[in-house]
Amino acid sequence: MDGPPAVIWREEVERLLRYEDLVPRLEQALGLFSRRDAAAVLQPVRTAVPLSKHGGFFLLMPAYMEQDGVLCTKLVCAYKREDESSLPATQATVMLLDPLYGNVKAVMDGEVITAMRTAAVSAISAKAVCPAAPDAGTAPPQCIVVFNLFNVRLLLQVRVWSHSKERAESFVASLGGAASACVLVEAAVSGADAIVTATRSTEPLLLGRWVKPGAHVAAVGACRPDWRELDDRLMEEAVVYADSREAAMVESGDIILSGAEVFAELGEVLNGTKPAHRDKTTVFKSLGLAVEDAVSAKLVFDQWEDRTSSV
Ligand SMILES: NC(=O)C1=CN([C@@H]2O[C@H](COP(=O)(O)OP(=O)(O)OC[C@H]3O[C@@H](n4cnc5c(N)ncnc54)[C@H](O)[C@@H]3O)[C@@H](O)[C@H]2O)C=CC1
Ligand SMILES: O=C(O)C1=NCCCC1
Repeated sequence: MDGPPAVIWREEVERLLRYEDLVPRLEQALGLFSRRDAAAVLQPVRTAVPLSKHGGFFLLMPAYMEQDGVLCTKLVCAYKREDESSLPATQATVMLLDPLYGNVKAVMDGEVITAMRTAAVSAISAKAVCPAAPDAGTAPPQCIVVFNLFNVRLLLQVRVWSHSKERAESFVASLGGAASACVLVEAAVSGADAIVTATRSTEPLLLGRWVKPGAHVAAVGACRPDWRELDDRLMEEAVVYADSREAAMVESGDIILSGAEVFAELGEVLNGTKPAHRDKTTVFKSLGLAVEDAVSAKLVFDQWEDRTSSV
């Protein structure tokens, strides 16, 4: 219990966190969360503190998994960043605590954890409700981890759009020709079986008339009640899933402003208590859950302990 917390930073988190460990743990955690069993997962809707002067917001994301002995919180600062500054738009730090004594066991980089668990949950949503191995269009170049995950597991063809043409082209170049850059969103998504939006857009940029009937959309951005990525037509025509109903009704502009109903949580589909409408157009509204960070941080810490103790 005594002694300072371990500090596990970016490079080490990247080395220790693996998708083959992460994906099954996230599927299990999402299912436990949707059971609303307090002994399994306690996760209030996160607290958001506006940083109005800086065009951002501060998120406090606690989660407690009593049965697994995991107590975790993530601190996030996310910014609109109208300029294309070099500063990341999302800065996150994860703290893992010992629930018995309350001491901090580890402080770790949250950016890698956030990027990997967000992409993994998007891929889990596609696996859960997509009709088949999709031929997808990925929106902006911030989907590096999404590309790696989808491309390895699901996708045969990837198209990328960004509102910065240069960023789209540099991202595609970094993938060694395994994707193509599109100048227009419509070209990137036309005919796609799976689409990921992960932008800082605050207005709809994916229109329902462009989306092939039966496609799956994993909407990662627009996590504020007045931000949008998807238009009303898409929200009306799709079966809408979310990671958390409560969070969606507080944070998702796409759901709140369109009046769309959340048909089910992804965890309910994984539990088998709600159907996957694979034959219909589906939207998975991803907001990001603290329990996703908790299981990610536990995986990192356990790997770190194993390696440290064996030295
Ligand atoms: N659902 C979840 O679990 C998570 C969601 N997010 C959200 O996902 C979004 C992307 O996050 P990051 O990749 O960290 O941000 P980022 O800033 O690294 O990338 C966002 C992309 O959006 C583009 N962009 C900026 N303004 C735009 C506009 N008006 N229209 C279209 N594209 C625009 C930027 O050029 C950039 O390519 C943010 O809205 C963030 O809040 C971030 C982390 C987790
Ligand atoms: O889950 C997260 O982490 C985030 N969700 C949306 C805003 C940025 C961080």
